[in-house]
Formats: sequence, C-alpha cells, structure tokens
Amino acid sequence: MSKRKLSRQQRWRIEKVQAERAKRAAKRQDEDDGKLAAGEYGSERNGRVIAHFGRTLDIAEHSGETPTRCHLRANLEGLVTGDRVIWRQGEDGSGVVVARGERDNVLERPDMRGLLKPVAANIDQILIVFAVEPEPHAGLIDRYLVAAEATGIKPVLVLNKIDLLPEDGGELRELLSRYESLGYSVVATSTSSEGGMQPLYAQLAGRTSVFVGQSGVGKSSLIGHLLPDEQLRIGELSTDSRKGRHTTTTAQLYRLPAPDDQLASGELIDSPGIREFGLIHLDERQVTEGFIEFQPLIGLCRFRDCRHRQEPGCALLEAVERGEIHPERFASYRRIIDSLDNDT
Ligand SMILES: Nc1nc2c(ncn2[C@@H]2O[C@H](COP(=O)(O)OP(=O)(O)OP(=O)(O)O)[C@@H](O)[C@H]2O)c(=O)[nH]1
Ligand SMILES: [Zn+2]
Repeated sequence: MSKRKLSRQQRWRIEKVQAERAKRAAKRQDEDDGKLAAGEYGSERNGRVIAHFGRTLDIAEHSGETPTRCHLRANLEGLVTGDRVIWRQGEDGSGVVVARGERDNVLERPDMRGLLKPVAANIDQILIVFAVEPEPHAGLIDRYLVAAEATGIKPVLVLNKIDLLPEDGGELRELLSRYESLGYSVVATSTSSEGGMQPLYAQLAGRTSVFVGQSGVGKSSLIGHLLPDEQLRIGELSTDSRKGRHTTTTAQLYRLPAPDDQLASGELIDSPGIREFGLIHLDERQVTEGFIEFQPLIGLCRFRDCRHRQEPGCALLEAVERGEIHPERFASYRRIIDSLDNDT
C-alpha cells in the first residue's frame, strides 16, 4: 500500500478529531462513574449482545426477550454480536455494558483493508450450505471445512434442494457420505417440499448457529423458513437504512422458534458478511490441520519440514497409498496449498 504523506494541516485536523473523541469518551466515563456511584444503575446482570451499532448495543439476558439499548463503558472495545457481557440497567430504561465475558470462539472477516475483524462470538456450529444446484465444484466443501476448522467452531454440512436430487441420490449423496465417515454431521434439506426442513430443526435445537455458503444455495430461503416473522422486519429495517439508519449490515442474534414441544429452540446469528464466510486467508499449518483425518499423522513424516509433495517417508502420502486418506481430499489439500503460494 502506498503511504501518503499527510500534510501538516491534515495531521493537525486528525489529532484534533482524536482529542475531541477522547474528551467525549472521558466525559461519558465520568458521567457513568457518577451514575454508577450514585446507584442510578441497577445491579450487575448477565447478558448477551443481540446486535450492535457502533457504541450502542442491544443486550438481552436471553435471546427472544426484548433487548435493552445499552452503551459501552469507554474502556470496552470490540464487542460483537453473541458476546456475553455484564451490564447494568439504568433508571431511564437504557443500560450500560461494564464488562465482556470470556469468548468460546469468534468468527472473523477481513475488513476493507484486509485486516481480520471479529463479527460474531460464541457460536456452536457453522452450517455450511451446499445445494444440488449450483453443484459444488471440486474442493469447495473442503475449503469451507478448513476455514471452519480454523475457527474452532464445529462445521455441519447442509445439503439443500434435495427435491432436485435424482432417485438414486446421485454422486452428491455419495460425496457427502464420505464426509460423514470422517465424522462430520450432514443434514439434507429442502425448502420447497413438505417436511423438507424437519432434519434441520433437530440440528439447530439448543445451539447457536450461523449459515454460510456460496451464492444461490438457498441460505435466504432456509433462514426465511426458520424466521418467518423476522423476514418482514429485515425488510423494514433495510427501508430505514436508506434514510440513514445503519442496521442491516451488523450481525444480529435471533431466537429460532421451537418447531414443536420435543425440541428446544435454537439461536441464529446472521448478517450478509457472515454468510460470505469461508474465503479468509489461512496459512499452510492451518490448512493441514483443517483436514481432520491428517491430524493424527502430523509430525510423523521423516523430515520435519516435509511439505508432503514427494518426500520419502511422508506420513500423509503413505496414508493416501494405504487408502486411509481419500485421494480427492488429498488433491484438494494440494490445490488449497498451491493457491496459498499464489497469494503470497
Ligand atoms: N428446488 C429448490 N429450490 C430452492 C430450494 N431452496 C432455495 N431454492 C431456490 O434457490 C434460489 C436461491 O435461493 P436463495 O435462498 O436466494 O439462495 P442464497 O444462498 O441466499 O443466495 P445468495 O443470496 O446469493 O447468497 C432461489 O430461486 C430459491 O427459490 C430448495 O430446497 N429446492
Ligand atoms: Zn509429509
């Protein structure tokens, strides 16, 4: 990136803006401290970030209840939807977030400058959606799985549009059974046939999920079926955003209504940015570890710096030979690694 030299005047203006911002933050902090000391805020409560809009957040004890608009203490930064927080209710109905809880995990995405930014936290599973049409190209499933494994969040494969599958199940079913044998959960769905959503409900129950996947696989349709009332609201919000409100790009946490008495309700965190997850840059080690059947073999190659190409005594190549690693999985491993070389 070209480093533009700032003129003295520009520098002065930036410093002035920053000084003003710091002054405002300090003032807010003073006011908060005063109110907290004066007992104008209630006792500390647990909550979760339902949505955030800059320094304002919606906090609720449980998803599904009406959230409280809260602001942040000045020393708290970088909260994202799904974060667990400690907050206090103010007398005027608003609240203040005073601390962030430990994160189990976080989903990140590159910002406009390519720097990774957290977008959501405390997710139980990443639902990677595929469809009979558009057919996933070779290695795409592996790419998503590797990206998901790097977050530490459990990936689940969702094959959508099964109403379009041929009678015998086609090659796609066979492909997915390969992933099942690796230990991944696979759920088959259809948004356009009776009962086609049923298997998904069980997978969502009691967990916090995100949906990801390439364009056209049916993410909007699936989410529309899961949140029939929200669709309307999202529509309304985007109309508002044209008037200058900024609510549509931020991730939101939704409570998924329980489909019946048998199943607990689940939660969904969604935003356009989250749906596009999967194309973040990973390093070679992350890619190798992202192929879960490679994990027990890592470190067993004869050469410590083995790149698993044609080295003698390569534990991965030997496992491919023995049929313990599927040759197509190994081929897509190669493709992903080679694409990293091209990137750098
Ligand atoms: N036959 C069939 N078509 C479906 C199913 N689910 C979705 N579709 C259709 O697939 C197309 C794409 O669906 P979307 O829900 O817009 O897909 P998406 O993943 O949200 O796509 P992007 O918004 O581009 O990321 C639409 O024409 C849907 O009607 C399904 O289960 N069966
Ligand atoms: Zn090796």
